[in-house]
Amino acid sequence: LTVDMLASGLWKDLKFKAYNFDALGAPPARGHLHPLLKVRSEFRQIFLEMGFSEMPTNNYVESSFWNFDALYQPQQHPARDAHDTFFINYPAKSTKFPMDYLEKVKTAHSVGAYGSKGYGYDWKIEEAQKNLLRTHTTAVSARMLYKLANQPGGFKPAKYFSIDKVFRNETLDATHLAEFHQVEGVVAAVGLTLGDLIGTIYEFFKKLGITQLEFKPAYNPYTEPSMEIFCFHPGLDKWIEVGNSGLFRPEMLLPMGLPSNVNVIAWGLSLERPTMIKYGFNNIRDLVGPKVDF
Ligand SMILES: COC[C@@H]1[C@H](c2ccc(C#Cc3ccccc3)cc2)[C@@H]2CN(C(=O)Nc3ccc(OC4CC4)cc3)C[C@@H](O)[C@@H](O)CN12
Repeated sequence: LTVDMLASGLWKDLKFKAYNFDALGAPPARGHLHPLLKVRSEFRQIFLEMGFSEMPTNNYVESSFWNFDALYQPQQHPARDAHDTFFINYPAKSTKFPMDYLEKVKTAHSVGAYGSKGYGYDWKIEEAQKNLLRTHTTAVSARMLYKLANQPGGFKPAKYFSIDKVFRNETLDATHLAEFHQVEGVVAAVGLTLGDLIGTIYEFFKKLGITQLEFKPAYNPYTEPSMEIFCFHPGLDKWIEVGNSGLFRPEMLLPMGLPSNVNVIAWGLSLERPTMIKYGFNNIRDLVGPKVDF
């Protein structure tokens, strides 16, 4: 039945089938939750079940001090140059830091402290003041650990997590963009060991249905020992890298004022990789960004 048939009166000579009042209407178009946000909720639920508290990550702009220096990452480290990091022009620098803590960080990096000989370079505050887009949420972990060490009543054990955007000035490809979401877990307590780190990672991935894990020695400037985490992914029927982990170094923890018998274990992964696998995306652009065909 068309407008022309109605207007011309043609409809009078046509036979129509009986109207089916029980026919289901076409499903109306509706909104959808974004796959990344669905996986973020799953990870958040897992951390909450494990007794972790979410860190405040609502600051994409960070100082080099908290993003690198507080993590004992030396000022000449390649990750700190503009090829890997997005530095901010305005406001170009941060100037407000806990000065007694800053002095301890300077000493740890330059002449060394707490039994470590340091890196032996001339640490410059101007380098630490440079603002950037955070390259990892470990910068937030550093802020939280400093607060934990200096809170009224002193240190108490804690379990923190973060799931938020980080930015790296990297070559883009089908699985890497200049920004991605980092997932990070941190546990601070007296006498934690590498076994506690491995056990916690097993618990975390078990809740994702992953039980076959392998750990490979690795290097991070801020953790010692460090381990890359691999899992046998039943869906992909192969071993894949699922993250990185380690115990934060004393050269990072002691300048904060944490008691020397406190250890901090931590691990990290991304949100995009598990989401791409779960929903079968091969190109990360199908997951984020405008739907355009280049
Ligand atoms: C520049 O890229 C870094 C990112 C991202 C990453 C790597 C390390 C950390 C970290 C850390 C850390 C270490 C010590 C202390 C604190 C934090 C965080 C994110 C993923 C980490 N990766 C990653 O997420 N892989 C991954 C994770 C989960 C998954 O599926 C779930 C099991 C069901 C499948 C894959 C490994 C690779 O994708 C890697 O190529 C890319 N990595």
